[in-house]
Amino acid sequence: FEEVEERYVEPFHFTLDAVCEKTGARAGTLTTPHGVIKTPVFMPVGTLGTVKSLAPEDLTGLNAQIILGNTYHLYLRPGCDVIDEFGGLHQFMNWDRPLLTDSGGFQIFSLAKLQKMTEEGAHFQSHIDGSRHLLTPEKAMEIQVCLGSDIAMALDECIPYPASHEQALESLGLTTRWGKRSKEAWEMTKRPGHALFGIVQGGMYGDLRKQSAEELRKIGFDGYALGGLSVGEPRDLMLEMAGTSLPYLPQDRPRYIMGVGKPQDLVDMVNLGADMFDCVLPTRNARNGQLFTSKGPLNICNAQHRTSTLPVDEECQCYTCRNYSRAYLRHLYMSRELLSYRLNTIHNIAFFISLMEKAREAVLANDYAAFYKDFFQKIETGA
Ligand SMILES: COC(=O)c1ccc(CCNc2nc3cc4nc(N)[nH]c(=O)c4cc3[nH]2)cc1
Ligand SMILES: [Zn+2]
Repeated sequence: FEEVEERYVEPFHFTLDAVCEKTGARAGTLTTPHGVIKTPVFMPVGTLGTVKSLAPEDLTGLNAQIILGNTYHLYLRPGCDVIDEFGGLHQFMNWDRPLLTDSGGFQIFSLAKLQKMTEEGAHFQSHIDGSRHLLTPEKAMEIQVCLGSDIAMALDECIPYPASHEQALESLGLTTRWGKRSKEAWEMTKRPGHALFGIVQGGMYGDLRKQSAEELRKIGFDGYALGGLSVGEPRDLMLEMAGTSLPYLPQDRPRYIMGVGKPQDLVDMVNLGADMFDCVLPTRNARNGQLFTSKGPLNICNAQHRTSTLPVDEECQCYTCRNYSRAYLRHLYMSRELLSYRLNTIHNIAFFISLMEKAREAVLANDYAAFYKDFFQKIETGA
C-alpha cells in the first residue's frame, strides 16, 4: 500500500528568549503544529481565508509568520462543510504556516443584526442573508477544530465602550463561564498540539480586569488575550487597561492584544510586555491609500506625490519600495487600478511585520528603551 506517513505534530509551547530588564518588553518563541513564531509578532488579518489582495507567496515573501481567520465569517461563508472537504483552512487557502482564528464573539457584536446574548450562547442574524444562528462556546470550538486553527480563541463577550462597572462585571462572568465551556469542549475535540487562548474582559475597570485574568488562569489556557480593547476608548485608557491586566497573566504564556493597532500602539504594548497583535489597519488603510512609514503615515492621493520618484519609505526593503515610486502608486490609486491594492498592502504589511522584527532585535539586545525613543522621535518628524 502507499505508506500513509504520520506527520509528526509539534505540540504547542512558548519559551521566553529575553525580557528587557528596564521596560518589561519580551522576546519569545511560539512553537505550533504548523511552525515556529518569533515574538513580538504582528498577525495580518485574513478574515475570509485571504489577506485581501495578497497570495500566500506574497505573505511568506514578507516573512508573515502567522495570519488570522474569522470563525464567524467562515462559518457563514463558505461554510464548514466546504472547508471540511479539504481537511481545514490551511489546505483550502494554500497556507501552510500557523493560523489563529477569532471565535466570533466580537464579529457578532460588531457586524451581525438582531444579536441576543443568553447563557447558552450568542443568537444572531447573518449580515449576509439574514438567516438566524446560535453560536455557543461548543459550536465555536467545533468550527475552529474544523478550520484546523493552530491557535483557537475561547468564545467571549466583548462589551461596548463605555459600559458601567455593573455591566462589565456581569459580562465578565459570562466570559468566564463560556471560557470554561470552551476549554472543556476544546479538550474533547482538539487536534493534537493545537492551542486554545482565553480572553480577558472587564471593560475599563482595573479591578474587573484583575478578576477576569485570575478566573481564566484558574481554568488554565495555552495563552491569554486581552479583549474589550480598541473599541473606541482613548489611547491612554487602552494602554492603562493593558498595563493593569498584563501583570496578572502568567509570565510563561503568550499575551495577545486583540485588534491592536496603530504602529505606536504596538510599540507601547510591547513595552508593557505583550507578545502578539492583530489589526485590520494595514490592510484596510492600504485600500484607502494610506501608507505607513517610519516618519508617520502618508496619503498617496496627495498631490505632493504626483511626480515623486521616492519610494514609500526609504528604510523599507519590501517589493513595493524596491520597484515602484510614490508617483506610480499615486497614479494606480487615482485610477483605482487593482494593482494599487496589492502594492499598497504589500508595503503596509511589510511595515508592521518589520516593526515587530526590529522590536524583537531591540529586546534581544536588552535595549528596547533606545528603540522606543528612536521610534517616537522619527514618527514625530512627519512623512
Ligand atoms: C482602518 O482601521 C479600521 O477600520 C479598524 C477597525 C477596527 C479596529 C479595532 C479592532 N478592535 C478589536 N478587535 C477585536 C477583536 C476581539 N475579538 C474577541 N473575541 N474579543 C474581543 O474582546 C475583541 C476585541 C477587539 N477589538 C481597528 C481599526
Ligand atoms: Zn515598503
